[in-house]
Amino acid sequence: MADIEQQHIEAALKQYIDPFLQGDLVSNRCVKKIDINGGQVSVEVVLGFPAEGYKATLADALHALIKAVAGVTEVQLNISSRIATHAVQKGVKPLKGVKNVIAVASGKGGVGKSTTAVNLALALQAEGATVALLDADIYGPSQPRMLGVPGHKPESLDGMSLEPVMSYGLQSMSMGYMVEEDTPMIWRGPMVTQALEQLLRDTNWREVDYMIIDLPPGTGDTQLTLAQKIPVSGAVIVTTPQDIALLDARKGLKMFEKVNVPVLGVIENMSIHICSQCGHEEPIFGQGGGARMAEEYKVTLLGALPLDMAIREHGDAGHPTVIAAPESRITEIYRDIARRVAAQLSTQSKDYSYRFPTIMVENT
Ligand SMILES: Nc1ncnc2c1ncn2[C@@H]1O[C@H](COP(=O)(O)OP(=O)(O)OP(=O)(O)O)[C@@H](O)[C@H]1O
Repeated sequence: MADIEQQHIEAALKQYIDPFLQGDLVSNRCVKKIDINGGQVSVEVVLGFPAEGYKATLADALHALIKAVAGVTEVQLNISSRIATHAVQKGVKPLKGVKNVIAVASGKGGVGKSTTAVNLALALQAEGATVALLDADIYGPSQPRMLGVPGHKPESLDGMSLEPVMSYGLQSMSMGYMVEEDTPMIWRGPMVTQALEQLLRDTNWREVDYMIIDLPPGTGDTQLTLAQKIPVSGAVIVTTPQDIALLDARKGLKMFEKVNVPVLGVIENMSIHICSQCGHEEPIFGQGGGARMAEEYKVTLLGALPLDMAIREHGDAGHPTVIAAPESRITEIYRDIARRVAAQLSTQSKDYSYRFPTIMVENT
């Protein structure tokens, strides 16, 4: 029998189209090593995104494909994740202790941006990443309540910098920790961005793979300045299927285009209502809006969440769905979205700056 060659194994692996990368693992440089020893084949796969909830499915699929190659008697697979640091806007300094920042934005208020942001952060963590959440929704910081730590005050160990507030394993910071909940905050444009930048840079973030930023709703000057000044590697836009919300969401896409931040995709929230009594599905706010927008603007539809009372109840009670109902269908959707967000980011250009030593040129 002819010997098994590397290219036979590569061809077999290429047949598997990863649903999160939307491409095969060989072309996406996730296959790091192929060892062939007689009929024994061992393959090392390193994904650029966290995938605790997906590794077993992936292993089964790859195993079957390799096993089908003529001459293969034994397959050994080693699948792991390594999260790289990705490039941010030119001229913006990356954050200490944070590999990647992902901004979550919406064209208008009330579409469920904050709820989606916290569940996305917790879902990335469930997939195996170290995650932080910055609540930049300065007009209505809701993350302290959703994380179950309202009224909590961040500690300072040195009187200069702040320790992130820990909740469910997430590192978080919010203007909501600094002021009383019922204190009206009257912010003017430059004050907002300055205060937020300071909060962001003065916090001791610890080995964070992904920081999720819950931006204020809308696409005005404040949002534009934040998108310009905060070092962001990618953005996610939350929308409801209503046409008007979609029009606003398109403005969000344009805003990130303007500041050269790649849009990783769109999340459609409240996309369908499932009747808790009879299970009937009803598209209350219209159908397929997110998919239409994704197609028109050539961005990925990252996923769609139903309008479900449990999502609101869990958030209000201070334990978001990913924590309150980890085995539920909704958590599965959030984790699926989290993997897709991280996988889309992994295909963006990396930040190689840390690899190069500073070169000093001495004039003699
Ligand atoms: N998929 C969903 N199903 C049911 N309720 C939801 C869903 N998503 C969000 N909600 C609820 O909708 C309300 C608004 O959500 P949220 O505060 O996350 O929106 P937002 O876009 O961040 O709003 P704002 O613009 O005020 O910051 C909340 O009560 C939340 O619990």
